[in-house]
Amino acid sequence: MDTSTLSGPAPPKSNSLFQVFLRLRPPQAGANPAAERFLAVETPDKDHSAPTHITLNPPNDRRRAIEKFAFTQVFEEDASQLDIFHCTGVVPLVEGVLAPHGGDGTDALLATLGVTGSGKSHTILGSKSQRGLTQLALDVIYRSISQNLHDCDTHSDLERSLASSDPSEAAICSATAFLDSVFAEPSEQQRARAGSRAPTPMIGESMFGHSTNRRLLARPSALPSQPDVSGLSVSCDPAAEYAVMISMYEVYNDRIFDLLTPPIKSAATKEYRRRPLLFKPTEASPDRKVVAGLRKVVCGSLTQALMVLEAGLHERRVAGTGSNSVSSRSHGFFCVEVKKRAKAGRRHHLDTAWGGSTLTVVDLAGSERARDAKTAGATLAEAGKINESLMYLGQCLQMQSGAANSSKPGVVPFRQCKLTELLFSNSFPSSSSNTNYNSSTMAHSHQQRRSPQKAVMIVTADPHGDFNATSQILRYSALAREITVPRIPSITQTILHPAPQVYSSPLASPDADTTVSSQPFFSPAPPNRNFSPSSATDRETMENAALALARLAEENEYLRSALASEQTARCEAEAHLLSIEDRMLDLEQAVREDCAAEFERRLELEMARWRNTVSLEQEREEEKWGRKLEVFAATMAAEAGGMSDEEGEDKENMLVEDVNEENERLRREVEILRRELAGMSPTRRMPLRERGSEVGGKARQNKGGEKAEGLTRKMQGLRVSDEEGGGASLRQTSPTKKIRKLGGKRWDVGVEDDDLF
Ligand SMILES: Nc1ncnc2c1ncn2[C@@H]1O[C@H](COP(=O)(O)OP(=O)(O)OP(=O)(O)O)[C@@H](O)[C@H]1O
Repeated sequence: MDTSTLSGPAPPKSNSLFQVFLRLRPPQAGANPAAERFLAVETPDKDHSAPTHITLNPPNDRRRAIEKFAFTQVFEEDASQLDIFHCTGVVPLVEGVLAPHGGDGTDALLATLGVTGSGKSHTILGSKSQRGLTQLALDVIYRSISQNLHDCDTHSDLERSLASSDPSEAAICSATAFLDSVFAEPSEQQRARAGSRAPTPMIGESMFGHSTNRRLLARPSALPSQPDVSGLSVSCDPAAEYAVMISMYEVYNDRIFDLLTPPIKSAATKEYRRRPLLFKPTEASPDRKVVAGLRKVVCGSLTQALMVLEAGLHERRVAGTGSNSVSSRSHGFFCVEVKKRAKAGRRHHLDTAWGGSTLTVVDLAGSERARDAKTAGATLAEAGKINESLMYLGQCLQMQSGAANSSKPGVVPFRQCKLTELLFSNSFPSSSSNTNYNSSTMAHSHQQRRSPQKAVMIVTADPHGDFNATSQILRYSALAREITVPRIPSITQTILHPAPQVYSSPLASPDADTTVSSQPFFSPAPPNRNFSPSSATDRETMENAALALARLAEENEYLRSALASEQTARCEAEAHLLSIEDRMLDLEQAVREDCAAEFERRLELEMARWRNTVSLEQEREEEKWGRKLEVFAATMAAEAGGMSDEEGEDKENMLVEDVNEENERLRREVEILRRELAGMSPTRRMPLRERGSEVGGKARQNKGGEKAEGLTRKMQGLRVSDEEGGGASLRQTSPTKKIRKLGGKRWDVGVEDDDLF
């Protein structure tokens, strides 16, 4: 770590992944006025330059180290939203996204980090009366591209063309349709209370109306308009046409949830839940991960974009904690995708794909100590997850500032959690398979390397707040740091050199990069002037003892800091365990729900199949008995001899027809069975075949044979006279001697049945 920079302004780090600014918040309303201020801003060397360094003085503990941190710039308590907007370089970020000189532009990331209640959301999202950096950036974007902006209301094909070039499998919709599904018109009363951010939702309350109980948000009639940036715009690409898509999501318990898609009702628990989304490469974006399946809203005006932001913020998880009455419980991501392509007259193809860049605004959840935040249960587990992800973020930031200050390239371990993946995965150059638009050449390259994103991190801190939590955040976010360790004055100095002396040595610290200068912190004890070492040997012994004491003091200091970091790690591990348990419960619940739903579905299917079979079987039986009765009645009638020859012949013909019909019916059944068999999977068909072949012709013949026999028996009372010619024999012989021959007729039921298997 470069401590040499600590005496002067922190130079811009060309190879830093983030520019890091520090903003100090004014004292909270109702805060203890006597609370000690532990953070001091160093006066800059030059008169007109901005402060870049701060010093942390541990309150009430004189043994703890004094730490000095360097940032790109430090903003004191009196800095306004507009000061932050201008000095943190949001305008250059917007300009990079709009790419006024052609090309796709550069992605930008604007994030806030800090202890809970330190002013992150205030800075980035504003308050009821003040706009935050997000609203100001949106204002500048719309003002700058207003002449070339496309809108769904005026360009009916816009949604389709944006969807066709979107690599993230997004559900794209127009702002009008989205806002109509979310907001109701304000009542007179609400109109009177105009001008506020959407009210903070209660936990579990959702703005998205559920199908049965639809509850729309009141459409805010006015939004804050201060600070005013109406005089500000940046240049845009005159050869391009633009479109703006807004999406919002949150990272909660290491999972990504869309804030613009309504939750879905679970079949088993009847609760409304959001489905987590994946951050993954897609077919259209194989070399770059994207959040897949988000809802993206095409906004044609600043007002629409601000309303979508309000709607998404209403869905974000917040809770009241001991540290902040409206504490963000998730990391919120607000993405402004500025799409661009060559103007219609300049395109080779009418339907050229859209390129462009994204401005991502991130409001991170605040780190907190369970003891101070007085959290419990789910909120405590959330805090564990928040702290864990912030710890990983801290590691990445330390690595990036370490790499920026050393010649060796450092590997930033950003794949440890969703948050760091989302923040850092665009920080490195990558080739993109997206179709890219280049207005100067009008060319569309399919393998262009995207330049790394430009990122700004604003760290917020309360100089009167929680010292431990603040120092931890500053330690890993600062661009450079210097530690001054308080030392017990060496006995040698006390004995031999009554005047205090500056002691300087490198500390055997776990952080090997940190050079630590050390100097006496306590006023030295009054020297014992009566003491004088009697000999050179005594003097040497005393010196050795003093050195040993100094070494022990150093060791003690090191052990103390090691113990503190171990304790922090243990707390984090415990919190992690809690959140893992929570996640496992979630998973178990989801698996149970899925199994129950699947079981019910199959049971229903089987029941329906069984009912069909039973009713078919009943019908068949009834029909069979009906026919038997008919045959029996006919035979009886014939035996009684009361029937004339013609009548007998008619009856016979009718019976033959009946039998033919029976045969037809059987044939149809066989056909249905054969089709069912064909629809079965080979594995299910196989056992049937085997069974068929094992039992062999026996079973088949039994079945088919029985049926054929039954039919033959039915026919026994009849004389089918194709060969005999007419009903003469019936007339000549008694009914019992009737010829039982069905020659010429094809009774192929058995054969058809064979085909079953
Ligand atoms: N610079 C500031 N000027 C005026 N008020 C501020 C400032 N910073 C913060 N506040 C106020 O302090 C309160 C807490 O701030 P905020 O909600 O922004 O904290 P946070 O860091 O986002 O907390 P959490 O991480 O818990 O969400 C809010 O009421 C906010 O308006």
